[in-house]
Amino acid sequence: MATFQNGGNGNILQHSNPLKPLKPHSHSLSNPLSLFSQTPDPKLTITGPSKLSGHVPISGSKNSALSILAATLCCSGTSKLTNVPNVSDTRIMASILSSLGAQIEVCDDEFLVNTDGVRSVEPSSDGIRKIRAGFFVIGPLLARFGEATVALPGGCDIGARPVDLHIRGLRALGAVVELRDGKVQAHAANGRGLVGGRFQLDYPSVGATETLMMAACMADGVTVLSNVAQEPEVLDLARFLTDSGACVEGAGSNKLVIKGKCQMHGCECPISPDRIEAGTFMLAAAISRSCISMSPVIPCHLKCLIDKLSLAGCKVRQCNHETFEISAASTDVIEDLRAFDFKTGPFPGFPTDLQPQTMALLTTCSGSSTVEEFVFEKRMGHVKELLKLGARIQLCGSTALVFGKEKGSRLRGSRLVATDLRGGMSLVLAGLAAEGTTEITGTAHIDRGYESFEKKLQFLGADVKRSIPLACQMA
Ligand SMILES: CC(=O)N[C@H]1[C@@H](OP(=O)(O)OP(=O)(O)OC[C@H]2O[C@@H](n3ccc(=O)[nH]c3=O)[C@H](O)[C@@H]2O)O[C@H](CO)[C@@H](O)[C@@H]1O
Ligand SMILES: C=C(OP(=O)(O)O)C(=O)O
Repeated sequence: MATFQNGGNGNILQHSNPLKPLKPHSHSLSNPLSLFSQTPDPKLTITGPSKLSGHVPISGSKNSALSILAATLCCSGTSKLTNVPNVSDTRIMASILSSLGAQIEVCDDEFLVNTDGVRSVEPSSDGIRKIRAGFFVIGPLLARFGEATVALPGGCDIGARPVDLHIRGLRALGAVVELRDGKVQAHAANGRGLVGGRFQLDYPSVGATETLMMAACMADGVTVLSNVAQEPEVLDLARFLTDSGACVEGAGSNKLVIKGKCQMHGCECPISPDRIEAGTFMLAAAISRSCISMSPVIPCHLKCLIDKLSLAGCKVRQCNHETFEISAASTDVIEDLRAFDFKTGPFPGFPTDLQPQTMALLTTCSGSSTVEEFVFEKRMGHVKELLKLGARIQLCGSTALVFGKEKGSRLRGSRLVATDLRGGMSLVLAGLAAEGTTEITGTAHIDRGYESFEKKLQFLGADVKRSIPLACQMA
């Protein structure tokens, strides 16, 4: 089946392959209009405590897919991205590219993107205000067309999240950048295009590194970026840019040297597995004291978490090069899981995107722990919800003291509200461990970044249901 989108998304063709078997991680959007329609906020009902077992497939990385979708704006011809996760953020990013004039064909987890028809340099502000990565298009638009006007971005409400490093870096490449009416307006100063330059980031921001990599790929001359982010998603983007004809050296280190090219071409790019989703399922096994396996997982992406889980008493085993088994089942764990301290930091530090889910686990361990959030200053929204389940946490700014469970006690189900993506998922994990029924609203936040998460959990044996509130059904 193939259908053209209308109503502002006329450049997106979506079809699913009827011959492809439906796997939990495959995309089969039966309603193509669902790409951009506003669905009512569903409610999740979890009946716990749950025991999980079986194998879970890990989808492609949301954050890699988002920056690579932005990078297709550098390329002439068609870029073929495979293993793209079917989450609302990737659909919104597709709508942002479409609003610029890109043609996008979606078939299951494959996105064919052709940006030859792009004539606008101002993407739809609606899309940009919904997701953080929408802002990253400013780099490739400036590099390819010499100008761009992009609204200030949305994304999870977990801190101030300025874009000053993106802007200062673009200025170092010869752009004139101003903020007007809530939009960033930029153009190449010399009227011809960006020029290579040197820029040292004050902080290894993932987004600023990615924006500047894309801009530098098409700037005239050599760009040296230092103190850059070393996250796996930066390596994924570098791989895409290199395969599209760019010259990017140093990805994975703290310094990037990029030799600009005037033309880049589309290529085929499989998106790497989502390390945050894999980490979340490891934590789901741990919090439910269960044993599950998962693939594909790239172990060096999750070293910090695997080390901490092993310290707690979980058995983490690599079955083959991409399959992992994690066990916290009572047959494998001699005592109950022990608490541990951790602090978040840029890669290879502990990922901030796993902080809330890890904190949920710690509320069920024996002993107390200190959790320090060093990346985002306001990423503790889940704490007040976890307290409603009976968790014992004391919050002081960005540090949480988590007192594990008291002997014989466990979390108890309650009504909770998710206010951001990973915080929302921490409530789902806590709901798996809690006795009785946990209801979670605000699940649209979770749908931003976890593909078919309740289906995957059901498949592992959890009692998780999604329902649309009656009031929304009647509206
Ligand atoms: C779409 C995407 O890829 N999102 C990820 C990306 O977000 P994002 O790219 O927004 O995160 P950054 O690495 O940029 O932010 C880290 C810190 O730097 C600060 N900062 C950032 C930019 C800037 O111009 N000025 C500034 O001060 C931020 O406020 C924050 O405190 O990396 C984060 C850190 O791993 C992850 O949690 C997000 O999931
Ligand atoms: C913070 C996140 O996403 P974003 O940067 O898109 O808000 C996340 O994925 O946890």
